[in-house]
Amino acid sequence: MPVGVLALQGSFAEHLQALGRQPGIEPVAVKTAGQLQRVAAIILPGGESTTLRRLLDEAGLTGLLKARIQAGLPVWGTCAGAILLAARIAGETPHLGVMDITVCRNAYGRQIDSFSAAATIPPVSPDPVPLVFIRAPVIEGVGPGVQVLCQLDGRIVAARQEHMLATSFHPELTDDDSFYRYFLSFLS
Ligand SMILES: NC(=O)CC[C@H](N)C(=O)O
Repeated sequence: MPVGVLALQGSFAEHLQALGRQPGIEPVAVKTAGQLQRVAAIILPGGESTTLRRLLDEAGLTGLLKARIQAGLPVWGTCAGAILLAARIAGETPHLGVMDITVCRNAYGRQIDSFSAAATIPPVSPDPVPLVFIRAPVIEGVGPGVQVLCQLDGRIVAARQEHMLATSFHPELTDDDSFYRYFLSFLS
C-alpha cells in the first residue's frame, strides 16, 4: 500500500523511515502531482508552516492535495502539518483549511518551546505514548465532528475528524510507532 509523506520541507525523512517499519506499507516521498495521485494516505510533516504552504503552492500541489483530502484521502498532519490542515489559525488566514479545528501557532512559551511528555491515549495505545513538542501549536478549539484524542495540561494536542488526524507533537522523532498503526487503521 503506497503511503505518502509530503517531502518539500521539514521532518519528512523520519516519517518515511517510520512508515518503512510498518508491514505492507510502501513509503512514498511526495513532491509532485503524480506522486500525490497514487498514494492511499498522506502525512504532512512538521517543519515551518508558512514555508510549507509556499512550497506547496510553488509545486502546484495545494489544490490537488485539498481536493484529495476532501474526497476522503486519509491525512495526518504533525505540528506544522496540523497547522496546514486547520480551518482556523489564530491571527492568520488558513492554508488547506480542511479540518474543523482552530490552532494557535508557537503556543508554548519561549523557555519551553521544545519539550517531551507522555500521555495515555486509549484509542491509540494502552501504554503511555512519548510526545515530543518543538515550537508546537495547540488546538484551541474543535468543531462538533472532531474527536479530541489527547489533552496536556488542559490543552488539546491531538484530534481526529473522520479520516483526518492532527497532532501538535512529533511521533516520527520517537521509536514508538503506535500513532502510525493508529493512522494506518484509517485505511481499512
Ligand atoms: N515543529 C514544527 O512543525 C513547528 C511548527 C512551526 N512553529 C510553525 O508554526 O509552522
